[in-house]
Amino acid sequence: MSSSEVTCEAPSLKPLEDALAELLASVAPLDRRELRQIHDTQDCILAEDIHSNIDVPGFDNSAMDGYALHIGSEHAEAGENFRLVGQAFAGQSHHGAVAPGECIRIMTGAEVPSDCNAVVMQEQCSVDGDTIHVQNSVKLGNNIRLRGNDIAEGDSVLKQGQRLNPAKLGVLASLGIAEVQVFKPLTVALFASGDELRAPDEPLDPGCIYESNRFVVQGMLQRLGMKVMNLGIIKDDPAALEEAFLKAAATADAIVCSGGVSVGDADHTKDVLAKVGQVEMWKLAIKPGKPFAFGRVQGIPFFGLPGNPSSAAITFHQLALPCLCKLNGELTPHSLSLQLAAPQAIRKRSGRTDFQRGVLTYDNNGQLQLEVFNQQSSGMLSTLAAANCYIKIERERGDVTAGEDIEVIPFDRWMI
Ligand SMILES: Nc1nc2c(c(=O)[nH]1)N[C@H]1C(S)=C(S)[C@@H](COP(=O)(O)OP(=O)(O)OC[C@H]3O[C@@H](n4cnc5c(N)ncnc54)[C@H](O)[C@@H]3O)O[C@H]1N2
Ligand code: MOO
Repeated sequence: MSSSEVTCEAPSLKPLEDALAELLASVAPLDRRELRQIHDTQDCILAEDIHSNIDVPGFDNSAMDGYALHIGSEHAEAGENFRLVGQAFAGQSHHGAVAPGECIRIMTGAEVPSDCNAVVMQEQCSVDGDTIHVQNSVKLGNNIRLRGNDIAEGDSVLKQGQRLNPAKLGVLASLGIAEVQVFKPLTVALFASGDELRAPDEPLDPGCIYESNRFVVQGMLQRLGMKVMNLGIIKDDPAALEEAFLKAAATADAIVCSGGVSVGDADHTKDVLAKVGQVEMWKLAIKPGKPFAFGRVQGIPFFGLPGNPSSAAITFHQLALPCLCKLNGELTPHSLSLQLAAPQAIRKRSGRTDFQRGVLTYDNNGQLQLEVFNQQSSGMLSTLAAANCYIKIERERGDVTAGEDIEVIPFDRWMI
């Protein structure tokens, strides 16, 4: 094997955009659906398009507590009087005619009688027995919420692939839809490899560290609503890794492993992947996370995250997560991105797209203020935990001077 094949040097690194496009193209939604009661679908991915079978609101109704008027002309004049002939409450409509110059007492949400053409709020009226005196002029249509003005029958309301959130659940309920088709959540097998790794409740032997990558990745998977099959810590032993890979592939829809994807003598992940499956991608122009690997084990997508804690978290977030969402049937959401002036000089070597960590806040004058951490080591997790945004710096760019434009990407809710 030539030296260029065994190192992670820049010329052989795949640009991040190409890698992500290839990864997304190589996974197809699993398309496993289930019918669920909407109260049990928070954060589920909708597996059908939703059209409305009804108008919302279903009838013209009052936006105010007050009086529904039958104005006999273009508008009611300030000081005009109307004779009170009935009342309407939400759920209890008024039946009977309302002639020009007449009105009914009406509450917010009550049906506006077809004879009435405006509602005036009670604060703008004075009452004298059954005579209602309007203090200001009243326009036709005033304070009437028209049938179907929120959602009309036949409207396309929600799309397959959207993630259900509280407002979307409310919309479904407002349409009288009690159950919907959603995609069954993915099961993702997760493990960390490394002889030095210890669980947080284990004694720390000399030269060992507490394992953290599974907790970071599991946290994001849980927030995504996916099921995690946690296979624990696997030794740097090809046979143990092979067993874990095959066990994962037999049950899970995708496999995520951290560690052992670089070129060290104990880095077996990629060789084992090649033995029991295929390596389809390795070494990307991303910092941190260069030795990221992707492949398949018995057809199941395999994401090999670099072991360094920030590398594992960021490659999972930037590369594995979009693919898992696609497998899960979710439409790719757009992430927010801001162009800001660099607040300080930022060190950057050309050749990889950097995802530096920082904090975006407001200063005392309400202006956005960015802090880019000085420490950007991929071995550090504390700075990622303190951050709320990435500073994404393009592959070809070198050092950034203060004041130059940079891209700032606030963390989405999977990362923060
Ligand atoms: N000669 C070279 N060495 C390295 C290169 C290279 O190109 N040539 N690349 C470096 C880069 S960049 C990265 S990133 C790392 C990735 O290496 P591995 O994926 O093989 O990861 P490990 O060697 O297993 O571990 C790296 C580091 O992270 C710690 N670690 C591992 N797993 C966990 C975990 N689950 N929780 C917490 N910490 C973990 C591990 O102890 C090591 O310190 O390779 C560089 N080397
Ligand atoms: O690609 Mo590594 O994550 O820089 O240490």
